[in-house]
Amino acid sequence: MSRNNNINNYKKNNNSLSFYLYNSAKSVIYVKNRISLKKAFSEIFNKKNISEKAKGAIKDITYYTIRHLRLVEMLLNKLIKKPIKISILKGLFFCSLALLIKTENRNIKNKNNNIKNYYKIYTIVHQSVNVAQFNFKIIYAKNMINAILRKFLREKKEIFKKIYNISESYWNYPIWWINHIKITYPNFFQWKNILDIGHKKPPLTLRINQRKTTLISYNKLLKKSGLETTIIGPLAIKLHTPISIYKIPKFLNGFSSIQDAAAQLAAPLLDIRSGMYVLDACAAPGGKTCHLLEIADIKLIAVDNNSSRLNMISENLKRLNLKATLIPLDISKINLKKLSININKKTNNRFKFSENKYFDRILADVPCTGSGVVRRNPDIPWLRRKNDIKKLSKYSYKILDNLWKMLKPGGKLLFVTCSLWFEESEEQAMIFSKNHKDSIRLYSPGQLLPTINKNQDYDGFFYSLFQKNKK
Ligand SMILES: C[S@@+](CC[C@H](N)C(=O)[O-])C[C@H]1O[C@@H](n2cnc3c(N)ncnc32)[C@H](O)[C@@H]1O
Repeated sequence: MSRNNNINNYKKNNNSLSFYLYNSAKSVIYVKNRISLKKAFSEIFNKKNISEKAKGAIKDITYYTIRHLRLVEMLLNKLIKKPIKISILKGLFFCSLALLIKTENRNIKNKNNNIKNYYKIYTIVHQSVNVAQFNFKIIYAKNMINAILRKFLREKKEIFKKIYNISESYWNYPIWWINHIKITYPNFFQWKNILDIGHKKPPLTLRINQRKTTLISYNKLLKKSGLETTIIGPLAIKLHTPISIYKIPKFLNGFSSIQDAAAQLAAPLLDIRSGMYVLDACAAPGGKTCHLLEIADIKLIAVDNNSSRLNMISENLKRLNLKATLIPLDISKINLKKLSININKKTNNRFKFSENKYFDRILADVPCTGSGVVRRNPDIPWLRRKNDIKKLSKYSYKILDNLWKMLKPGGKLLFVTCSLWFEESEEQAMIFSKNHKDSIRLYSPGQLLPTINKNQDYDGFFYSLFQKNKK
């Protein structure tokens, strides 16, 4: 067969390991260039006609590699003499080494296991070489790939010994991230647990829709459908094995939504009652918006500065048969004196934020570094820089400050982040209290650390609830 035919077959056969490796390598390089995996996958999967099976495999390899990124980087450095300049080749080495480690670990743990989703060692090496075979840019490196991966297999014990006690390769986070976790949570068990959980696969947690079902009856329905579940919150059910939403009973009929158990605390904390005006200020994709609407018949305005993300709220509202007014708006920049919003198209009922001090309740789920949700987004530590913490804190403070002006006297504002950093969360809450003499800080859970045990499984979140003094 000619080389051209080979290339065409390779491009068509998007279910080969070399195809998965090539696209995983590309995704990992996105992250190395500080572009999120979400963006990477959307660009890579949009361009080509890639099967669902291939998408799943590419995601699996990519996530596994990102969770071992510093380790594979250090391994590669020990294996090569000169630095590799071509990024796709570097990405390929990262992914191939990660897959080899995955298979080796699995073999050590359970020698006789029928290995599912794991590749044989020689397949990984062979398919890695194949990636170069069919890519002009790195075809020259065919033999080198073979040699280096085999060198790794021969010398892995000695190489591991050299790098395993280095904090970065042991924990697989950037060094500033590890140090900042240790400084923020000096208790050994706390910082170790946070770093450990960041590399665990997240659970699929459902929030049941209390307008349509109850926790007990929906849990029974799930079990009857053969799903293993655990109840982990007042409305939260964890599925032991994540499945597609299309396979979750009555999901498309709005009986449940996907939402982490700690994120499910937000809506109840706001203590809403029917008839209230509620502003969900940084609302997309609408997890908390929908939860609020499931609790009471409120008039809800959901705002986000990202219009395409606002569309995600519309989809969720539609599935759950709920209604809200959606408005694209940058809360950090609004001029309250000029701002008026049409809240009822039929009656043309408008209100001006500054005049009416309108809202009974405000949810401020502000943008943050996302350090509490790393297990769901393992790229986060590699995308962020340390000074992002300060920048984002300043930005979200501006949002909080503007929102406070829109709250009725006696009204409540809930400040939420999915961060573990003190600077973004408790420190902002303290500054806010100090600068707003008309605020009272009410009880709320404060900082929740990511937790996994038998009956609890949730991400890291921060909650702080404020009430405005009645004049
Ligand atoms: C943590 S996410 C919100 C998650 C959402 N509350 C939920 O539960 O599904 C933060 C959101 O704030 C939005 N955002 C960022 N800056 C904003 C701004 N200046 N004004 C309004 N929304 C903003 C982002 O687009 C993002 O959708």
